[in-house]
Amino acid sequence: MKKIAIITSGGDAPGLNAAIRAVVRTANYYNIQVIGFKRGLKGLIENEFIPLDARVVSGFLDKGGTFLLTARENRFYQYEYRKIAIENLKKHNIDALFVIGGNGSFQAANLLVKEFNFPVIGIPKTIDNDTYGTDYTIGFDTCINTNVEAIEKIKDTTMSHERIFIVEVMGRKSGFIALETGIATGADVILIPEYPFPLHVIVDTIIEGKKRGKNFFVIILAEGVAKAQELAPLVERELSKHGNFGEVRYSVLGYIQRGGSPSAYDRLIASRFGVFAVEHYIKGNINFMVALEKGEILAKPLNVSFGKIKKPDLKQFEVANILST
Ligand SMILES: Nc1ncnc2c1ncn2[C@@H]1O[C@H](COP(=O)(O)OP(=O)(O)OP(=O)(O)O)[C@@H](O)[C@H]1O
Ligand SMILES: O=P(O)(O)OC[C@H]1O[C@](O)(CO)[C@@H](O)[C@@H]1O
Ligand SMILES: [Mg+2]
Repeated sequence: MKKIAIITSGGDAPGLNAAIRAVVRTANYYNIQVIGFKRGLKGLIENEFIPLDARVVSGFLDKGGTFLLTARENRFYQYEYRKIAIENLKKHNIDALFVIGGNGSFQAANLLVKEFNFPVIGIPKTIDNDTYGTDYTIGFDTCINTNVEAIEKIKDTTMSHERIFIVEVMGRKSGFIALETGIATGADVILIPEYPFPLHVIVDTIIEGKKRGKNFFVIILAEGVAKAQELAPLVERELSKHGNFGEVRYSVLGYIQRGGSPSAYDRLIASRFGVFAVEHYIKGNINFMVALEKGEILAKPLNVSFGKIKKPDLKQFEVANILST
């Protein structure tokens, strides 16, 4: 009987439980044993695990977070700790490790293959949607829906008071969240780390917009560009040189973006990714990542994600610009 291990690693994302459930139930269906290591890579180093079967994962499909827990683990940057992780996997007679992770976790997964030739399967998740090699990562859709709901409320008050409002969303290194949230809420300005632009462009956009009859503005700011708390007074000061634009207010959406029950789309993708991952493994494949490409679920060599960064398509900016006129 084959035996696999599963972890969730990096920031949590809605749909992780649905993905674990799908892997565990598919494995059980094909008579494969599963154990889950707790707190991602940390659990691999510390040998903290729980046996998993179809019943243990019951009732999790709609739950946010990850019942296996997750963590960021600095020790994994060191070879000696990666070796300990592999020794623990071998102690349990694990045939393959399933990593449900983002771009960072995939770097770690790649190292386990490169350095120890240990079989690894990657299932992409992260609200950032920045994992290279796949169009989509589990959790992104729920995050965008959460943001849209919050920003619609912010827009009501912004419009009523004819204000300028900055909304800071997540994305320390990545702008997918800001870009798609911005398009979906009709933002006037979208600021992302991959394509930053200077303060005067924000100010000019507002001045020009006002001339065209706009009386309120929403700016979506990815956290990786600047802190809303610091940007708001800067924009306010610059605008005050051009007339009476009033105060610039801000909100930081923060961790609500990572929590909550997964959307129907995230439940579906997590379920399909999980089933696909196990079935593809059973066919004799290892060291692959599951990917969504042009609407199709497929497998790619895990190393396509090694050292690569996925960037948003600049055309999305054009869409945002055209529609915010
Ligand atoms: N280059 C690397 N070498 C070894 N381990 C790494 C590397 N990059 C990341 N890791 C490991 O993977 C963990 C998770 O990475 P990271 O914090 O970037 O999250 P992620 O998987 O990208 O998910 P998310 O972006 O959703 O938070 C890190 O804490 C570290 O243990
Ligand atoms: O504060 P934490 O938990 O380290 O997470 C923050 C990071 O996680 C992410 O939300 C992705 O999970 C990034 O956008 C952000 O940079
Ligand atoms: Mg990441």
